[in-house]
Amino acid sequence: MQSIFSRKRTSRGSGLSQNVVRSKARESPAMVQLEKLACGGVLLALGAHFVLNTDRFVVGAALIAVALLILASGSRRPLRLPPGPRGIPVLGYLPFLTEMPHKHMAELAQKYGPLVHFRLGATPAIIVASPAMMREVLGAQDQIFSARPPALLSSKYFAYTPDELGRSHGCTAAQLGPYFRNVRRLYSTEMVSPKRLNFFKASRAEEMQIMVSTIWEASHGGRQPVELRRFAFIPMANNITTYMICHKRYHGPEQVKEGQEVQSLINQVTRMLVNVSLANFFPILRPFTQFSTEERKMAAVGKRVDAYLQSLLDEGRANPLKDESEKTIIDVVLGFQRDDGTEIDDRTRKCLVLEMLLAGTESTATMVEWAMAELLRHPEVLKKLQRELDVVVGTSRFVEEDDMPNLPYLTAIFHETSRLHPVSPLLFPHECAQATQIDGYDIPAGARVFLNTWAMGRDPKTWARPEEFDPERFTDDTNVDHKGKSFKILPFGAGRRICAGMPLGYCLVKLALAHIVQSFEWTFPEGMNPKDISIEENFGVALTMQHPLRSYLLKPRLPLHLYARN
Ligand code: HEM
Repeated sequence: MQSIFSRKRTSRGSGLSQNVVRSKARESPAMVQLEKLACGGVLLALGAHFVLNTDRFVVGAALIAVALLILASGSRRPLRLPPGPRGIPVLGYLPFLTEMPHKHMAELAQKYGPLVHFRLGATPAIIVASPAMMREVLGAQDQIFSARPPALLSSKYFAYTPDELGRSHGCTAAQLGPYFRNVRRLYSTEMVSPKRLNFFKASRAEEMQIMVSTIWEASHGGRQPVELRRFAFIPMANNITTYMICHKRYHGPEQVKEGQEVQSLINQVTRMLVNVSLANFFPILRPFTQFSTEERKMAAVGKRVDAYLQSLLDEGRANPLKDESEKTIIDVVLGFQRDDGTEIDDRTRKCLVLEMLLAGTESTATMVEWAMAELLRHPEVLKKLQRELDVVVGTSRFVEEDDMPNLPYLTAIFHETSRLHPVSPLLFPHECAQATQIDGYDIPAGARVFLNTWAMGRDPKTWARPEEFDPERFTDDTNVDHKGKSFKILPFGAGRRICAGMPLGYCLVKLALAHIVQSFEWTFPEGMNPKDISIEENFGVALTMQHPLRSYLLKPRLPLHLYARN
């Protein structure tokens, strides 16, 4: 995945000339106006001189005509940009962005309003931070704001950035256009279609049961704390994803060695993807960074990732699966054709698989961890969910996917977790593809767009007691859903760029949460206050918990045979 801090343009698919985007982005209205006046004035004087004082009448007339044209265009009204901080010359506001940019940008929105303008180096940037503005940007003007900004330095190695012809690979970095439509169709009709998800339903149920057994075993019968994300949530999400991709489960007794290697690669890529390098803002530095240790490391990891992904494609080619219900994502990408009947290339296939691997694991595990942390901090909410599960499912079997429509309180908890702890607080980076207006303000072409869902979720103008975790606020509000139609919460974004894996992510988070809440009584050692659980954040590829959540004391709630590994 891309970080919010990215620089190099990834595709030419937006339909706008890059030069146009660039030059407009650098426009400083006052300077441009002055330059035009000066230039027009000089040409006019020169033209008048030729007409009045020489016999070169035609040259003079031509100069006067050009001067008038320049002056006419110079009389365009100056841009009316949204309010915002000024920053410093050259760097703009770049030096002031903290390690927690979502929080800092939320403060800017509190100060300047829900639409803020600032500069990142030479690039104009805007923050969007209210449901009304989000509706405008991701709803009414979605086509304009669905461009992706130039890719991050590290994506050269991990996201298979555009080739010499400017063709994109994968989904995240692609610009709108026929290629993007094809890839999104691949996702919706094949990779995470209802039919495909149905084929893998049994494997999801199995992994959920393994997750419960793992927690039970690792906690030595509920007596010892277990780091939940590392030992339970990541393995669950990762196994489900890799089983879909290639029928392999890397966590567990089967592919131990290969599993460790793959997990270590994923961890390294995830770490490197957030790398914020100056060269991402100032391309002029790029040739010098190519030889930096950091970039050499990325190149080495990128090579290993590529070799691993290529081996999956080669294995898939050697063992083609005929039965539709047995098909893996590797089979799907190997068989995929564009609308015009042409095949995609291996570079694209590898990028699509890598994106699914990264997105499927990290976001899902992170959201389950946040939800569980809030439930432990709010025992009354946890109890209420257990009561709902007991009534709907009972205590003799595990909760199943078919139970989900009957668990409205679980859905309310999903929404409330998305409001307070969005996994991608600024969504992924968007860019404004052409100059436009929002709420009477001019938004320049090429502006970097920060969609601050974190700020929106904590805005006292929208929410009563915004800092409080209270799922009740969603129990009666049937207008809000995870698909972002109301623009009040946007766990997966909205519009053309909405998360391509949403059906899978949504299903996994709710299923995992329901399993662990149903399976255990979660209690604390003497003297520990539930609110001692820290909800400090760590900003990275996903907004994770700074202090990993651990279980404390567990008691089984279901028949003991359900906790045994099969
Ligand atoms: C709970 C889990 C998940 C959450 C919270 C989540 C959230 C998001 C968000 C916020 C975006 C950015 C939308 C934007 O740019 O405006 C996104 C994009 C994306 N997600 Fe997810 N995601 C999850 C799971 C998944 C899974 C399981 C997959 C793959 C199967 C996936 C694949 C993608 C892809 C490919 C994109 C880029 C879409 C595009 O650029 O058109 N995500 N996701």
